[in-house]
Amino acid sequence: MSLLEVKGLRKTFGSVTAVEDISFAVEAGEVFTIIGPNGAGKTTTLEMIEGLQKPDSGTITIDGLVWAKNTEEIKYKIGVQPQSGAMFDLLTVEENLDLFASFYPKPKPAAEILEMINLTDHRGKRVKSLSGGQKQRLAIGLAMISDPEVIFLDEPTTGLDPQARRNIWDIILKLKELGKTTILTTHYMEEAEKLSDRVCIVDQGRIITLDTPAALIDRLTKEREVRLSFLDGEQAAKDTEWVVQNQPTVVRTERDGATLKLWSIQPEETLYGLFGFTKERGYRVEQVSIRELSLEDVFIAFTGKEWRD
Ligand SMILES: Nc1ncnc2c1ncn2[C@@H]1O[C@H](COP(=O)(O)OP(=O)(O)OP(=O)(O)O)[C@@H](O)[C@H]1O
Repeated sequence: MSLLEVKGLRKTFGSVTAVEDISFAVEAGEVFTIIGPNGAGKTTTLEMIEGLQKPDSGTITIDGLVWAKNTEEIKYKIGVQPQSGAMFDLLTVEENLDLFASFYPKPKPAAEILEMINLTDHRGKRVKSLSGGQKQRLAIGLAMISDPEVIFLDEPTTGLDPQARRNIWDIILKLKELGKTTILTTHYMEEAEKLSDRVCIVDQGRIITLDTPAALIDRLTKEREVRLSFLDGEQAAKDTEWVVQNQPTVVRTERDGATLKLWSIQPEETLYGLFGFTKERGYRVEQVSIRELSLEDVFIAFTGKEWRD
Protein backbone atom coordinates (compact mmCIF):
# COMPACT_ATOMS: atom_id res chain seq x y z
CA MET A 1 0.00 0.00 0.00
CA SER A 2 1.24 3.51 -0.82
CA LEU A 3 1.83 6.03 1.96
CA LEU A 4 -0.82 8.34 0.55
CA GLU A 5 -3.71 7.24 -1.62
CA VAL A 6 -6.24 9.63 -3.06
CA LYS A 7 -9.15 8.30 -5.10
CA GLY A 8 -11.86 10.14 -6.99
CA LEU A 9 -11.61 13.39 -5.05
CA ARG A 10 -14.26 15.96 -5.90
CA LYS A 11 -15.11 19.33 -4.38
CA THR A 12 -17.53 22.01 -5.48
CA PHE A 13 -18.24 25.45 -4.07
CA GLY A 14 -21.75 26.36 -5.22
CA SER A 15 -21.59 26.36 -8.99
CA VAL A 16 -17.76 26.24 -9.06
CA THR A 17 -16.16 22.82 -9.42
CA ALA A 18 -12.76 23.32 -7.78
CA VAL A 19 -11.76 19.65 -8.00
CA GLU A 20 -13.51 17.44 -10.51
CA ASP A 21 -11.87 14.05 -10.20
CA ILE A 22 -8.39 13.56 -8.76
CA SER A 23 -6.71 10.24 -7.96
CA PHE A 24 -3.06 9.48 -7.25
CA ALA A 25 -0.79 7.56 -4.91
CA VAL A 26 2.44 8.74 -3.30
CA GLU A 27 5.17 6.43 -2.06
CA ALA A 28 7.18 7.01 1.13
CA GLY A 29 10.22 9.23 0.58
CA GLU A 30 8.94 10.85 -2.60
CA VAL A 31 8.79 14.52 -3.47
CA PHE A 32 5.44 14.60 -5.24
CA THR A 33 4.46 17.84 -6.92
CA ILE A 34 1.08 19.09 -8.01
CA ILE A 35 1.55 21.78 -10.61
CA GLY A 36 -1.03 23.76 -12.47
CA PRO A 37 -2.17 27.28 -13.35
CA ASN A 38 -4.14 29.59 -11.05
CA GLY A 39 -7.45 28.09 -10.01
CA ALA A 40 -6.53 24.57 -11.18
CA GLY A 41 -7.59 23.11 -7.84
CA LYS A 42 -4.19 22.52 -6.23
CA THR A 43 -4.88 24.17 -2.88
CA THR A 44 -8.32 22.61 -2.59
CA THR A 45 -6.82 19.16 -3.27
CA LEU A 46 -4.11 19.70 -0.68
CA GLU A 47 -6.54 21.01 1.91
CA MET A 48 -8.78 17.98 1.50
CA ILE A 49 -5.81 15.66 2.06
CA GLU A 50 -4.72 17.75 5.05
CA GLY A 51 -8.18 17.35 6.57
CA LEU A 52 -8.96 21.08 6.33
CA GLN A 53 -11.77 20.63 3.80
CA LYS A 54 -14.24 17.80 3.38
CA PRO A 55 -14.45 16.32 -0.12
CA ASP A 56 -17.91 16.00 -1.72
CA SER A 57 -16.80 12.52 -2.71
CA GLY A 58 -13.69 10.39 -2.93
CA THR A 59 -11.35 8.78 -0.42
CA ILE A 60 -8.05 9.73 1.20
CA THR A 61 -5.84 7.19 2.98
CA ILE A 62 -2.67 8.21 4.80
CA ASP A 63 -0.57 5.23 5.84
CA GLY A 64 -3.73 3.15 5.88
CA LEU A 65 -5.58 5.69 8.04
CA VAL A 66 -8.65 7.76 7.18
CA TRP A 67 -9.67 11.15 8.58
CA ALA A 68 -13.15 10.07 9.71
CA LYS A 69 -11.78 7.37 12.04
CA ASN A 70 -8.14 8.23 12.77
CA THR A 71 -8.06 12.03 13.10
CA GLU A 72 -5.52 12.21 15.95
CA GLU A 73 -3.14 9.62 14.48
CA ILE A 74 -3.12 11.36 11.11
CA LYS A 75 -2.41 14.71 12.76
CA TYR A 76 0.85 13.31 14.13
CA LYS A 77 1.82 11.83 10.79
CA ILE A 78 1.48 14.97 8.72
CA GLY A 79 3.03 18.42 8.88
CA VAL A 80 1.30 21.36 7.25
CA GLN A 81 3.11 24.58 6.49
CA PRO A 82 1.04 27.26 8.25
CA GLN A 83 -0.06 30.42 6.43
CA SER A 84 2.05 33.40 7.50
CA GLY A 85 -0.98 34.73 9.41
CA ALA A 86 -0.80 31.73 11.75
CA MET A 87 2.66 32.74 13.01
CA PHE A 88 3.04 35.12 15.91
CA ASP A 89 4.59 38.31 14.58
CA LEU A 90 5.67 39.66 17.93
CA LEU A 91 7.31 36.44 19.06
CA THR A 92 10.80 35.48 17.92
CA VAL A 93 11.60 32.68 15.50
CA GLU A 94 12.58 30.39 18.38
CA GLU A 95 9.53 31.31 20.47
CA ASN A 96 7.25 30.42 17.55
CA LEU A 97 8.98 27.04 17.21
CA ASP A 98 8.72 26.42 20.98
CA LEU A 99 5.05 27.35 20.97
CA PHE A 100 4.22 25.00 18.10
CA ALA A 101 6.38 22.30 19.77
CA SER A 102 4.21 22.53 22.88
CA PHE A 103 1.24 21.17 20.88
CA TYR A 104 2.96 17.79 20.37
CA PRO A 105 4.07 15.04 22.76
CA LYS A 106 7.44 14.37 21.08
CA PRO A 107 8.51 17.43 19.12
CA LYS A 108 11.88 17.83 17.46
CA PRO A 109 14.26 20.14 19.35
CA ALA A 110 13.97 23.73 18.08
CA ALA A 111 17.78 23.90 17.63
CA GLU A 112 17.66 21.04 15.12
CA ILE A 113 14.88 22.69 13.14
CA LEU A 114 16.69 26.04 13.18
CA GLU A 115 19.76 24.39 11.64
CA MET A 116 17.68 22.66 9.02
CA ILE A 117 15.90 25.85 7.92
CA ASN A 118 19.10 27.86 8.22
CA LEU A 119 17.70 30.34 10.74
CA THR A 120 19.97 29.63 13.72
CA ASP A 121 21.54 33.09 13.44
CA HIS A 122 18.10 34.70 13.33
CA ARG A 123 16.47 32.71 16.13
CA GLY A 124 16.13 35.80 18.37
CA LYS A 125 14.50 37.93 15.64
CA ARG A 126 10.82 38.74 15.79
CA VAL A 127 8.81 37.24 12.96
CA LYS A 128 7.60 40.65 11.83
CA SER A 129 11.16 41.68 10.97
CA LEU A 130 11.96 38.60 8.85
CA SER A 131 12.20 38.72 5.06
CA GLY A 132 9.61 36.88 2.96
CA GLY A 133 12.01 34.01 2.34
CA GLN A 134 12.93 33.69 6.02
CA LYS A 135 9.23 33.61 6.97
CA GLN A 136 8.62 30.82 4.48
CA ARG A 137 11.57 28.89 5.88
CA LEU A 138 10.14 29.29 9.37
CA ALA A 139 6.75 28.09 8.10
CA ILE A 140 8.42 24.92 6.81
CA GLY A 141 10.20 24.55 10.16
CA LEU A 142 6.86 24.80 11.94
CA ALA A 143 5.48 22.05 9.69
CA MET A 144 8.44 19.88 10.71
CA ILE A 145 8.30 20.46 14.46
CA SER A 146 6.25 17.31 15.13
CA ASP A 147 8.72 15.26 13.06
CA PRO A 148 5.97 14.15 10.68
CA GLU A 149 6.34 11.52 7.98
CA VAL A 150 4.55 13.57 5.33
CA ILE A 151 5.01 17.31 4.83
CA PHE A 152 2.64 19.46 2.79
CA LEU A 153 4.00 22.63 1.24
CA ASP A 154 1.50 24.79 -0.63
CA GLU A 155 3.36 27.10 -3.00
CA PRO A 156 6.23 27.71 -0.57
CA THR A 157 8.19 29.82 -3.06
CA THR A 158 5.50 32.01 -4.61
CA GLY A 159 6.56 35.64 -4.64
CA LEU A 160 10.13 34.97 -3.52
CA ASP A 161 13.23 36.14 -5.35
CA PRO A 162 15.39 33.50 -7.09
CA GLN A 163 17.91 33.18 -4.23
CA ALA A 164 15.19 32.83 -1.59
CA ARG A 165 13.51 30.21 -3.77
CA ARG A 166 16.74 28.23 -4.01
CA ASN A 167 17.09 28.32 -0.21
CA ILE A 168 13.65 26.69 0.04
CA TRP A 169 14.67 24.11 -2.57
CA ASP A 170 17.67 23.20 -0.38
CA ILE A 171 15.34 22.52 2.54
CA ILE A 172 13.07 20.34 0.41
CA LEU A 173 16.09 18.35 -0.76
CA LYS A 174 17.22 17.96 2.88
CA LEU A 175 13.77 16.62 3.76
CA LYS A 176 14.19 14.06 1.04
CA GLU A 177 17.59 13.04 2.40
CA LEU A 178 15.90 12.49 5.76
CA GLY A 179 13.48 10.10 4.06
CA LYS A 180 10.45 12.37 4.50
CA THR A 181 7.64 12.45 1.98
CA THR A 182 6.87 15.89 0.60
CA ILE A 183 3.73 16.94 -1.22
CA LEU A 184 4.38 20.22 -2.93
CA THR A 185 2.31 22.57 -5.03
CA THR A 186 3.85 25.17 -7.27
CA HIS A 187 3.29 27.45 -10.24
CA TYR A 188 6.90 27.16 -11.26
CA MET A 189 7.70 24.50 -13.83
CA GLU A 190 11.44 24.78 -13.24
CA GLU A 191 10.92 24.09 -9.55
CA ALA A 192 8.79 21.02 -10.24
CA GLU A 193 11.39 19.75 -12.67
CA LYS A 194 14.30 20.22 -10.25
CA LEU A 195 12.77 18.87 -7.06
CA SER A 196 10.19 16.25 -7.88
CA ASP A 197 10.39 12.52 -8.12
CA ARG A 198 7.00 12.65 -9.79
CA VAL A 199 4.85 15.48 -11.03
CA CYS A 200 1.16 15.62 -11.61
CA ILE A 201 -0.08 18.38 -13.87
CA VAL A 202 -3.54 19.58 -12.90
CA ASP A 203 -5.87 21.78 -14.92
CA GLN A 204 -9.51 22.58 -14.22
CA GLY A 205 -9.73 20.13 -11.33
CA ARG A 206 -8.39 17.13 -13.24
CA ILE A 207 -5.03 15.44 -13.63
CA ILE A 208 -3.78 15.92 -17.15
CA THR A 209 -0.76 13.71 -16.74
CA LEU A 210 1.39 12.21 -14.00
CA ASP A 211 4.92 10.80 -14.16
CA THR A 212 8.57 11.58 -13.46
CA PRO A 213 9.69 14.89 -15.01
CA ALA A 214 12.06 13.06 -17.35
CA ALA A 215 9.38 10.61 -18.53
CA LEU A 216 6.90 13.42 -19.13
CA ILE A 217 9.40 15.28 -21.27
CA ASP A 218 10.37 12.08 -23.06
CA ARG A 219 6.78 11.37 -24.01
CA LEU A 220 6.65 14.56 -26.01
CA THR A 221 7.21 14.52 -29.67
CA LYS A 222 10.87 14.38 -30.57
CA GLU A 223 10.47 17.63 -32.49
CA ARG A 224 13.01 20.21 -31.27
CA GLU A 225 13.20 23.92 -31.82
CA VAL A 226 16.38 25.21 -33.49
CA ARG A 227 17.09 28.93 -33.59
CA LEU A 228 19.61 30.67 -35.86
CA SER A 229 20.50 34.25 -36.52
CA PHE A 230 22.43 35.52 -39.53
CA LEU A 231 25.07 38.22 -39.66
CA ASP A 232 24.23 38.86 -43.31
CA GLY A 233 20.67 39.98 -42.60
CA GLU A 234 17.20 39.08 -43.74
CA GLN A 235 18.01 37.75 -47.22
CA ALA A 236 20.38 35.11 -45.82
CA ALA A 237 17.67 33.99 -43.38
CA LYS A 238 15.05 33.93 -46.15
CA ASP A 239 17.20 31.84 -48.51
CA THR A 240 18.13 29.40 -45.76
CA GLU A 241 14.48 29.09 -44.71
CA TRP A 242 13.53 28.23 -48.27
CA VAL A 243 16.18 25.48 -48.38
CA VAL A 244 15.43 23.90 -45.00
CA GLN A 245 11.68 23.89 -45.66
CA ASN A 246 12.35 21.19 -48.25
CA GLN A 247 14.22 18.93 -45.84
CA PRO A 248 12.13 15.93 -44.69
CA THR A 249 13.36 16.33 -41.07
CA VAL A 250 11.92 19.85 -40.80
CA VAL A 251 8.32 20.10 -39.61
CA ARG A 252 7.88 23.86 -39.84
CA THR A 253 9.77 27.14 -39.89
CA GLU A 254 9.25 30.71 -38.69
CA ARG A 255 11.29 33.76 -39.59
CA ASP A 256 11.57 37.20 -38.04
CA GLY A 257 14.04 39.43 -39.90
CA ALA A 258 17.47 37.79 -39.74
CA THR A 259 16.33 35.24 -37.15
CA LEU A 260 15.13 31.85 -38.29
CA LYS A 261 13.37 29.27 -36.11
CA LEU A 262 12.78 25.76 -37.29
CA TRP A 263 11.32 22.62 -35.75
CA SER A 264 13.09 19.44 -36.68
CA ILE A 265 12.73 15.81 -35.73
CA GLN A 266 16.49 15.37 -36.25
CA PRO A 267 18.10 18.69 -35.43
CA GLU A 268 21.68 17.52 -36.02
CA GLU A 269 20.84 16.21 -39.50
CA THR A 270 19.01 19.40 -40.32
CA LEU A 271 21.97 21.50 -39.21
CA TYR A 272 24.48 19.50 -41.30
CA GLY A 273 22.41 20.22 -44.40
CA LEU A 274 21.82 23.81 -43.41
CA PHE A 275 25.49 24.57 -42.79
CA GLY A 276 26.37 22.97 -46.14
CA PHE A 277 24.11 25.55 -47.79
CA THR A 278 25.27 28.57 -45.75
CA LYS A 279 28.94 27.67 -46.39
CA GLU A 280 28.32 27.41 -50.12
CA ARG A 281 26.64 30.82 -50.15
CA GLY A 282 29.12 32.41 -47.75
CA TYR A 283 26.34 33.31 -45.27
CA ARG A 284 27.63 33.84 -41.76
CA VAL A 285 25.59 32.34 -38.93
CA GLU A 286 25.92 34.44 -35.79
CA GLN A 287 24.14 32.21 -33.28
CA VAL A 288 22.64 28.78 -33.23
CA SER A 289 20.84 26.98 -30.42
CA ILE A 290 18.71 23.89 -29.95
CA ARG A 291 16.12 24.47 -27.25
CA GLU A 292 15.84 21.90 -24.46
CA LEU A 293 12.34 20.63 -23.81
CA SER A 294 10.91 21.35 -20.38
CA LEU A 295 7.81 20.59 -18.33
CA GLU A 296 6.40 23.78 -19.78
CA ASP A 297 6.33 22.09 -23.19
CA VAL A 298 4.57 19.12 -21.61
CA PHE A 299 1.87 21.42 -20.25
CA ILE A 300 1.40 23.14 -23.59
CA ALA A 301 1.30 19.79 -25.41
CA PHE A 302 -1.35 18.36 -23.08
CA THR A 303 -3.57 21.41 -22.69
CA GLY A 304 -2.94 23.37 -25.86
CA LYS A 305 -2.58 26.42 -23.58
CA GLU A 306 0.40 28.64 -22.91
CA TRP A 307 1.92 28.39 -19.46
CA ARG A 308 1.82 31.53 -17.32
CA ASP A 309 3.73 31.74 -14.03
N1 LIG B 1 -13.83 28.54 -0.51
C1 LIG B 1 -14.09 28.70 -1.80
N2 LIG B 1 -15.26 29.22 -2.21
C2 LIG B 1 -15.54 29.36 -3.52
N3 LIG B 1 -14.70 29.03 -4.53
C3 LIG B 1 -13.51 28.51 -4.18
C4 LIG B 1 -13.14 28.32 -2.80
N4 LIG B 1 -11.89 27.78 -2.78
C5 LIG B 1 -11.50 27.65 -4.06
N5 LIG B 1 -12.47 28.08 -4.90
C6 LIG B 1 -12.43 28.08 -6.38
O1 LIG B 1 -12.05 26.78 -6.80
C7 LIG B 1 -11.12 26.83 -7.88
C8 LIG B 1 -9.84 26.13 -7.50
O2 LIG B 1 -9.17 26.89 -6.49
P1 LIG B 1 -7.79 26.44 -5.82
O3 LIG B 1 -7.43 27.51 -4.84
O4 LIG B 1 -7.88 25.06 -5.34
O5 LIG B 1 -6.82 26.49 -7.06
P2 LIG B 1 -5.23 26.57 -7.09
O6 LIG B 1 -4.81 25.66 -8.18
O7 LIG B 1 -4.67 26.33 -5.74
O8 LIG B 1 -5.00 28.06 -7.54
P3 LIG B 1 -3.85 29.10 -7.07
O9 LIG B 1 -2.62 28.64 -7.74
O10 LIG B 1 -4.38 30.38 -7.61
O11 LIG B 1 -3.80 29.04 -5.58
C9 LIG B 1 -10.97 28.30 -8.20
O12 LIG B 1 -11.85 28.62 -9.23
C10 LIG B 1 -11.35 28.99 -6.91
O13 LIG B 1 -11.85 30.27 -7.17
